[in-house]
Order: sequence, then C-alpha cells, then structure tokens
Amino acid sequence: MMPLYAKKATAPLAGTLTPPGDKSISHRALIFGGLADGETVVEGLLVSADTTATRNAMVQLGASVTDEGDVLRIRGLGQAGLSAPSAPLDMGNSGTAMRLLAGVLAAQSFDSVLTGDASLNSRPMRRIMTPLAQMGANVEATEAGTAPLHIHGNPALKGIHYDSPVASAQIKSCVLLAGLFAQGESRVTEPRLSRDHTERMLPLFGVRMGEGAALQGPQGLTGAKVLVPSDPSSAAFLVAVASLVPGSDVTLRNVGLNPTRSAFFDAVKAMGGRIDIETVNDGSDGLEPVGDLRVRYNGRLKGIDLPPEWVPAMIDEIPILMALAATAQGRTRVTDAAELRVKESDRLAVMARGLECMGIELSERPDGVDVFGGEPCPARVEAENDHRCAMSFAVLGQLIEEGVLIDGADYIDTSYPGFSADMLSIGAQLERRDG
Ligand SMILES: O=C(O)C1=C[C@@H](OP(=O)(O)O)[C@@H](O)[C@H](O)C1
Ligand SMILES: C=C(OP(=O)(O)O)C(=O)O
Repeated sequence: MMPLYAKKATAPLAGTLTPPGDKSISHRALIFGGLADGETVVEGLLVSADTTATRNAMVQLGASVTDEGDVLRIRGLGQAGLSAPSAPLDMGNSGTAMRLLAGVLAAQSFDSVLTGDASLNSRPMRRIMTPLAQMGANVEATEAGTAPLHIHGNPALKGIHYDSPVASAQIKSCVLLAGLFAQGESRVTEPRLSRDHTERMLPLFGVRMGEGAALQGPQGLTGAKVLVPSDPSSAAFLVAVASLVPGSDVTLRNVGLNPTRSAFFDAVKAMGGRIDIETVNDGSDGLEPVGDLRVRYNGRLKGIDLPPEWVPAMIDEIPILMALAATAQGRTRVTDAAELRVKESDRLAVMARGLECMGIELSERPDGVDVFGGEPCPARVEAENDHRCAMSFAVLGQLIEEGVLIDGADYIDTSYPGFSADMLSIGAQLERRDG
C-alpha cells in the first residue's frame, strides 16, 4: 500500500463520533462465546484483522459464528466440544489472540499449532509457556521462545498460583482460560494490575471467580449477551488530535472507561488537556464502565513525568503519549515501560526514531524515554507495520504544514479499520499518497 500522508489541519476539528468496539473485549467475547454452552450474542464487536483472526480460529475449532447486522451470534461448543483443527491456526498480528488461545488449546485432547505474521512470530511466548508448563501443559516453541507454537493438548492440567513477573492481561488470561479446564484453583498475581476484562467477563458467562484473578476448575461457560464499548485505545488518537489542533471540540460516544484502561485520559488532563466525561455506566453493576468524552483544545500541553503506576493502564497509549509529548512544553518522562519493546514493534524505538526525524530531541533508555517538546517538522517516518505508531504519527501530522509521510502504515486495520474515515469526518487531513 502507499504511504500515509498526514498534514496540517486547516480548521479546528469538530464532530461527534463513536469509536470502534474494544479489541480486548471483542477477542474475549469470541473465545468465551465459542467455549460456552448455548448461544452468545455480541453487540458492538470490533471487526478488524486481529479480531477476525480470533473469529476464524474459533470457527476452525468448530464454533459457528454468524453476523446479523451489527449483532454477532456465536453458537458455542461447551466445555468438551472443541474439535481438532485441520490446519495451523493463523493469529496474524495479534498477541492477544495467540496467548489467550494457547491457554485454551493447552487443555484440549488434541494437538494444534498457533502461528502468526513476522511480527507476532518474533514476540516472546515463554511468558505463557512457563505457567502453562507448571500446569502440566506441553507447548513447544522455536529455540528463541517464539511462535509457531506446537501445542500437545493435555486434558489433565492442574491449577496453579502463578506470580507473574510482568503485569500482563495476556499472561493472566492465558492461565485463567487453561484454569477453566484444570483441576483445582488457578490464581494469578502480578506486579501491577493489568486490564481486568477477563475477570469481569467470565462471570457474565456463569463462571464463579475467586478474589482477584482466580477461579476453581473445571468450570464450564454458558452463553451470554456481551455489549462491547468503544475502545479507549482507539479513542485515544481522537482525544489526542482534538487536544492538539487549536479550537477543536470533539465528542466521543460510548467509550470504555475501565480504570485498568483509562490512564491515558488522566495523562492528557495532567498535561493540561480538557476532557469532560459524562458517565453512561459507572461499572457498579460489575460490567464495563462507559462514558461520553467531550474533548476541547485547551492551549499547548505541558510535559509531565508519567507516574510508573499508570503505565499498565495505558500500555498501548504510550506511542500516542510520545506524540503529544513531542509538541508539549518541556520534558515528558516515561519510565517502567520496557514492555513497549515487545509489542507489534519495539514501540519506544520506532516512536523515538520517527520523532527524531521530525527534529524532536529525546533520549531513550531501556525502560523508557525522555521527550523534549518542540515544533515537529516535515519528515518521512517509518511505522514498521505497527498500527499504533502509524496512527500516532498521523495525529502529529495534523500540526505540520508540509506534513509527514508515514511508511509501514498498512496495519492500522488490525485495530482501527475506520481510522482514516473517522479522522477525515472531524476535519483532519489524511490521505494515501505516492512516496
Ligand atoms: O489482554 C489484552 O487484550 C491485551 C493486553 C495487553 O498486552 P499485555 O498483556 O502483553 O500487556 C495489550 O498490550 C494488548 O493490546 C491487549
Ligand atoms: C499490543 C497490542 O495488541 P496485541 O498484543 O494483541 O498484538 C495492541 O493492540 O497495541
């Protein structure tokens, strides 16, 4: 595909829109629905390359999934109902799809293979192989600990208490999913709380959870109705662009505000941005908290020291935070964010190189970065097929008269297929253009 070209917005951005469905919740709805007895109905599912990989995998394992307008219906297979896939399961670009399904497949009575694209097949998988092995699973990876994963199913897993060295919802969910099939309790603790969608959603499917991330196995799921809110990680780009372009006033509807996901909005406010939130659901019913966000330009942002305890709750928003930091007054410091180096790309490095091309001063450390805000200048940058880096550069381009040309921007569809359309609808300047 041609590079993406983003250039200075000619007028304040304005409008109201509903960002796409939450990717994390959509993956879980597809997997849990496929495992459940009976029918699951999903409203607001994200349809993107990543979630399509999960959907296809569930179908290869025997589930039936049908679309009815905006509603998705999954006829689940029940606890013992999955069948052996006749080919490797291709998870594309999606770490979540691979790591969550590995937990399910480790406990089956058949063997399976999980693979992905070049990015996914270079991401670390020992982080799930270690706890799965402790449960009695047999998963083989390459010598580097990467996919393809050859999973020799073992229906006689045993529950464990896993004290994860990393705050990771993918590790936590992998263990809990395997735990649904295992004998005894499975419990995961982590250095900081990662997104808790699995813990919130399993009870919807009739699973009895223990305190925190814990459950007693074996337990089956029953079909449920899932309402998927808009993805705060996708909304983040719109919040950012409205906070950067003078005079902007943009409203985002139905955005997920789970506290384990919403720290980016706090960071924007700490930088001086203006976000007014109208609560739609405060989450006291145990479901996902949701609200409408009105974002208004509020002057030039200022740099902050990002509190390290906020990082897990905005783990996918660090690239767009770095883009904001590039134009803010003063220094922004990010620490305790080494996880960024093992996402779809080394996000700290890809963002740092791109911002440097735009003339921004910064210094990188193994676990973070200092960005010294300035005036980004026209440049050609490389997003290395990382959707979030590509969208972050496109947001920053809205401040640059002669624009920024973004190579490696073809993977935006993994999380936000409507990104360009949504940006254009509020007045941003974006197009595909010949290099
Ligand atoms: O569980 C999930 O849905 C996700 C967890 C996070 O990954 P880690 O668990 O590796 O932190 C996040 O980066 C990813 O986009 C989605
Ligand atoms: C890290 C991400 O996703 P995943 O780990 O599922 O590939 C992301 O969407 O930013």
